[in-house]
Amino acid sequence: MTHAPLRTRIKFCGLTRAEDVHLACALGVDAVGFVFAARSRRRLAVDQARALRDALAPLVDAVVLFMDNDADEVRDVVHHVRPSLLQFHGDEDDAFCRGFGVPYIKAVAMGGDASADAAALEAQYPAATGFLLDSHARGESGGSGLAFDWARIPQAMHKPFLLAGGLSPDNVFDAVRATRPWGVDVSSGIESAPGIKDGARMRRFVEEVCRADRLDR
Ligand SMILES: O=C(O)c1ccccc1N[C@@H]1O[C@H](COP(=O)(O)O)[C@@H](O)[C@H]1O
Repeated sequence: MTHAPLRTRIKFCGLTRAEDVHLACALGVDAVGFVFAARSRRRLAVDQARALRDALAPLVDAVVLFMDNDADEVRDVVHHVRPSLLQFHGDEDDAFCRGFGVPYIKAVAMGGDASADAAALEAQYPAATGFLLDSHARGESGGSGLAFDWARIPQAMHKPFLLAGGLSPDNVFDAVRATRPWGVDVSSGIESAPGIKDGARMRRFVEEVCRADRLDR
């Protein structure tokens, strides 16, 4: 991107409880994520996700996360949960990702021996509104709480990117200062157990992102 944003967007992912959704909104996060990846310990049923989506405050986005789910399931989730953004973590191609009438971001595997090239990514996913750089290796699930080497972030990304993978209240200040992402996405680092968010960690995460952003004002 030409200009670094003045404010780093925050997405909390893998929420499973209404009280965590309420606190996320009160803390001012921009988006919350609901997981439909098959093997995830944070996976929701459609009606659970719909109830959590209905608990959102205005102007907070609902993002739903998939990993090689079939098209019928994605359609069903989109119809019932009405997300504002889709997040794909698997081998889905651009035609699949854009086929549901909802904007999408594509997760990019930055772990293992994966390497990412900005121009190639943007050519492969022309309809993506942005990319989410995550620490898992290709074909593996995310949400592991592990970070990747931020020096491997491709230079000259034109589309916004979200930094993910192993972020926590302890490292997100450094992550934002080092990488200047459009947004940050966190799951494990604000949890006490998979899908169970910890209020104090949620709050401290937001405070640390704001502290990093304030240095630019
Ligand atoms: O959360 C999951 O279980 C999950 C499953 C499959 C793909 C991605 C998943 N989570 C996403 O991974 C990143 C990083 O998570 P973490 O902060 O390292 O735990 C984030 O986008 C999660 O939503």
